Amino acid sequence: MMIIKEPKELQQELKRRRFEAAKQGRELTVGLVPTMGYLHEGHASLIRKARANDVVVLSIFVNPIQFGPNEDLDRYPRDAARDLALAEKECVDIVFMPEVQHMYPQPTKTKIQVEGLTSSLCGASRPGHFDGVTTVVAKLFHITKPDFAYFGMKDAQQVAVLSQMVADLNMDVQLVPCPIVRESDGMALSSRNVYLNEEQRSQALVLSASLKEAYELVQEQKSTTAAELKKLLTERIEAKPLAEIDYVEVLTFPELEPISEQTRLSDYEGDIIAALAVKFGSTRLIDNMLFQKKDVALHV
Ligand SMILES: Nc1ncnc2c1ncn2[C@@H]1O[C@H](COP(=O)(O)OP(=O)(O)OP(=O)(O)O)[C@@H](O)[C@H]1O
Ligand SMILES: CC(C)(CO)[C@@H](O)C(=O)[O-]
Ligand code: BAL
Repeated sequence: MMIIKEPKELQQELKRRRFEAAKQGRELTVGLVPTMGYLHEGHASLIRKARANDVVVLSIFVNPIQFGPNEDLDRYPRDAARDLALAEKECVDIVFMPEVQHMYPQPTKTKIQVEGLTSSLCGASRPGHFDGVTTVVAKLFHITKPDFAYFGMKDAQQVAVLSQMVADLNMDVQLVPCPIVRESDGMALSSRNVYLNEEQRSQALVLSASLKEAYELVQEQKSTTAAELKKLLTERIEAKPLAEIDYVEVLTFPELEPISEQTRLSDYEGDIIAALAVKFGSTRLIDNMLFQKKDVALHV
């Protein structure tokens, strides 16, 4: 497994590998898994999907420009040694772990902004966040030129925003959305779970539990409306004294448009997402459930 810090070095290494393959009449496919490190089973699931490619590139970079001034950039969990061990175990070919000065030798004057999709949910609570995400992911795409790039549906809005960017800018990469990996008790894996104390962790289970209940309700009662779903989720979360709701939304996916409160989920022609962001102490967690047409949940 190679470890590379300099963007230029990664570009040259991939060029070299593609050239060697072409000499043998082969075309290399490259799979990219972008992460911020402190790896867990959710990241491992993306890496395993990416193994369908000839070369798996895992990027580990805590991207400063996607954090707001009062967010957790400084205390974001980091453990390079553990990350490298997991990457090795999962047969990653190249780990790209640049320092901030490698990715941003000077403050970037170029930013990519996806309109509309970034104005709700996490985009509303974290102004500028998605500009930071799209800009760094575009840089990673330019450095790596991946055929496929793997993203978790835990960050469903991120998937919607990046898909729009790829389509709008004719980027020659296929995004692969991957299902949410959960603990056995339902909790969505997240690097930030490490911030939670025992009581917060226990109460945070309400996120996945209420989404599961919402899913079951839609299965049982085809007449369930968006408003009823939102009410159920809000009530369950509000019952937890440590929970502070940032948002509880029921929107179309991937357009992220509001649907009328009285719309029955079973009547809507496209996919619908129930998305949550809730703070426990200073830790903000997100989770979601996608309802596909005919009330089939994709990402339980
Ligand atoms: N539980 C999970 N299941 C599937 N994919 C996941 C999961 N958690 C994170 N990912 C995906 O891994 C990629 C890298 O995410 P990131 O490094 O921010 O991890 P994270 O656990 O989401 O961290 P954070 O706690 O900062 O939200 C993203 O595409 C993200 O959606
Ligand atoms: C895609 C990403 C690696 C960009 O920094 C980040 O937003 C994340 O970890 O989801
Ligand atoms: N996975 C999302 C990255 C962030 O919260 O900044």
